[in-house]
Amino acid sequence: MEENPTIPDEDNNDNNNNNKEKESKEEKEMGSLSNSMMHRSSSRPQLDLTGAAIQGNFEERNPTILLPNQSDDISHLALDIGGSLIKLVYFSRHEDHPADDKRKRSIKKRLGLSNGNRRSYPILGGRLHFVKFETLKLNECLDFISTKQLHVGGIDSPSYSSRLLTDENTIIKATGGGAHKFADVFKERLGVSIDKEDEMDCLVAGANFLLKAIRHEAFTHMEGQKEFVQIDHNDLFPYLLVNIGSGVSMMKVDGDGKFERVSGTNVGGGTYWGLGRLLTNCKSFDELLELSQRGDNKNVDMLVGDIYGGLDYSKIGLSASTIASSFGRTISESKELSDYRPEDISLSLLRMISYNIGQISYLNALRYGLKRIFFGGFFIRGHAYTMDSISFAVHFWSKGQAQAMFLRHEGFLCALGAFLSYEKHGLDDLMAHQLVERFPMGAPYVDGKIHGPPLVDLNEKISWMEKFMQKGTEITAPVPMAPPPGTTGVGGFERPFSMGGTLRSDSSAALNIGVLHLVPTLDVFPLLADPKTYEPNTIDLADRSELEYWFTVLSEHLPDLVDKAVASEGRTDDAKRRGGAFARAFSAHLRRLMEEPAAYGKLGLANLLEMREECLREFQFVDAYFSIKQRENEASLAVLSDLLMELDSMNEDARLLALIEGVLAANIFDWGSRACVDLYHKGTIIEIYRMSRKKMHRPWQVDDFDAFSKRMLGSANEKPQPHKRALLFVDNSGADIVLGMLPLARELLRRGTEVVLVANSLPALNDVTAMELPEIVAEAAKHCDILRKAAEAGGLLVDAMVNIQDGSVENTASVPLMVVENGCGSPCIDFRQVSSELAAAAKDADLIILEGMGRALHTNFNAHFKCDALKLAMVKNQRLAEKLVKGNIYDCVCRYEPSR
Ligand SMILES: CC(C)(COP(=O)(O)O)[C@@H](O)C(=O)NCCC(=O)O
Ligand SMILES: [Mn+2]
Repeated sequence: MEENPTIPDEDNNDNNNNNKEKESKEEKEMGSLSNSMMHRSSSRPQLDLTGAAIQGNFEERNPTILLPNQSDDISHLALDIGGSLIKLVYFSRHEDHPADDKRKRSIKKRLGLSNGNRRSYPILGGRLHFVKFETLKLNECLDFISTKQLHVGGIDSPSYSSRLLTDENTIIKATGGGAHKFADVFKERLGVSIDKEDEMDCLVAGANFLLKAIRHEAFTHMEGQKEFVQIDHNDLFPYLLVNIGSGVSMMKVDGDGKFERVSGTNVGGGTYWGLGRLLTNCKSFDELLELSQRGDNKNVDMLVGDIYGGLDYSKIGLSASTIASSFGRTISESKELSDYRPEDISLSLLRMISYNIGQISYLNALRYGLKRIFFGGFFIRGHAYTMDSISFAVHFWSKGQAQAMFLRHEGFLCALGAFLSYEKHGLDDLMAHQLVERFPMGAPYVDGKIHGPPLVDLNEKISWMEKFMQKGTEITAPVPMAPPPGTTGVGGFERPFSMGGTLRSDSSAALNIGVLHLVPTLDVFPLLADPKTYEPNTIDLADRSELEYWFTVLSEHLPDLVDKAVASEGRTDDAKRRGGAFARAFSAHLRRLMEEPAAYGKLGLANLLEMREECLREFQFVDAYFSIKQRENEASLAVLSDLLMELDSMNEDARLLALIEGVLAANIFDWGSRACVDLYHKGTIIEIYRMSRKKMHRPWQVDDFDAFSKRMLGSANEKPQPHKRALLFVDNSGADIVLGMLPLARELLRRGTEVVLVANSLPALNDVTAMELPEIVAEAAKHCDILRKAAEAGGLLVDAMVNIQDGSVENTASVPLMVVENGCGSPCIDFRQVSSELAAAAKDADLIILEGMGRALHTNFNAHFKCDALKLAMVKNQRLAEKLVKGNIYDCVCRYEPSR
């Protein structure tokens, strides 16, 4: 029998070798960073970067940067030491620097993005980790901090090596009762002093930060259903924050650092646990909570029906099953404590306390005219029934006018607040679009819980996973619950739905807390018509049948994907082992999400597809489709000149149609679609391409071609102005880019429109990346003068890049063809979070073309833009075709929407 595997922290930042190929000579540029760092403009306190210099070898990847003038009180760790749990928030600065390749430098110059821009400086990026330990196991927590050297800035800290020895004055911020109690232990074991922060200040600061910075932080929980609420951060204040610890505090929050404790009650979590312990002999809070799940409170409570002979008291709106008096039934029965079931007692207590808190909270919200009530504190701990009970009370007393809301990071509010109290992080400036939450294996997968030492390398992580997954199925499986006997009817305080079969054990009901990646270079796409109402996902995975369908699709694709990934690395034993670990990890995520679709926040298909890519990267698969992409590029480039000749022989109407047909036909090369992969066994790339073109009959299933053609070509007596700049969101490698999108780009260039090819920052399936595109364009340019001149003008050809590097941006008459990265590593695109270079390129654009199923159908099919938008895709999945366009697999979409 395997030993019980420990649950480690995830922090294998070193594993992120996405930029393996990065040219080391470019690191030399780092030498000039000290200048740009000093000139960064910023209103907020920052790291003191003056005099920063690279330590040691310039050729090395991610060299250590010394910050000689940085005072030592920058810490990367804050704690909330409570009675039962220690919550720890820590920051790791290590960032996967996107490679600063030639294309990037050239585009930065062209779009006016300089290194002096504070957002382009990598040191500001990093990750926030949330982990917790049992307070009883303080030593594990201290070992963790010590192994990771978090108290001296972290192993990955730029200045770590210069400060290996703990400074006498090192201070870490902490809150909670244990901050006082254990201060000496911290001094003794780690040599650090604890700076105690006020708990309420921290609580409010943590809540404010999360509600402003995390898009789906808040959710409602009614009748077992979790629903995320998007809070407009400009319309957050005032709100009521109810913290249910041992006692209950109610704070009216008016702004950052502005709050007042307006009420509270001494009947709180301590009351539940204290009375519960005395009445049931439970040994822990969680045990007591667990008991309540099997209870029936009507054996203990006096119901309205008990008083009115089983009838409702309808005149005042109370049904027979409404609790008239908690524990009231016990007065009329001459029974002893031992005659009552502990389960029933626990449930009665839980309902009594939750309802009472919900009621007082609502009355206070009413008293101060507050629209929103957020609940937090250790009493809640993601427990579905507790949340339902509180929600019921708020709903009942407000007659449906008010809603209780809960927070995903509820357990970490104080620790986060303590972290934010360091003045020099400047994190409070970060906006929702600069934060990306990820769920790698390890602590983020198990709600931040850590037992045992952190993992030091990928090998350890794989071993842990091999053990954990055996155990993990037990941990993540839902706990089957028999419906409680004698459920009550409709009326006031009924039995919330989560009491029934959907309830899970406490550990699996807990919301997962991922690692927050702080990416200051992300922006909201400026051409979104309305960023506030924008929803990237087309299909709602809250629909159970959709979730099950896509779960099956992704699960069935997994063996093939593992095979491609392992093959991409020469089928070495190491690659095979990583492939196995990847498959286990991704299946574990899928299983978890099937059980609890909201476990990682609001879930859409785009998230699942991106998670798959992230999971590959987590196990160091840099580019699983690399050789397939190369092979298809070469085959397509070989026939490009024939295609261009054929196109050039047509008149402009026929040519535009042939070009759009070409894009749609070539979109068939999609290694993510099962049906397409089956097709590839039946012919060569060119044969399949020809077959696909032949089938391109109009009308397509969605066909706005005539409107697009009119905008492009006008009519006999009216010639329209060409678009100024078009952003082409390209999709797959091979025929898709070479025979589809490049010829379309060429047409736009020929008509005087600047073209920006927008491609992925990181690989995803067989999608072409921004790193790969310049070479493909250079090859294509050998067959075509228009492309060559435009690529030169856009700084894409090697010679032209050299010129740009020299500072002499060429003054050629041609309209430029450029390449920008989109900031994503997924087959889909979420326009709320794109690269700053794309956002800059979008400023002058008046046409966007979205290509492919991921970017134009799974996401953005219903998105509106401020400029003209053309969405082109072949639907390579039968179910999606039926659902979205009432058609069949291989049908095509050409959706044109003029600017709004
Ligand atoms: C992952 C994809 C969105 C990529 O499609 P693309 O954007 O390349 O057109 C697509 O392959 C997909 O939805 N695949 C799963 C469906 C299936 O296998 O039928
Ligand atoms: Mn694709």
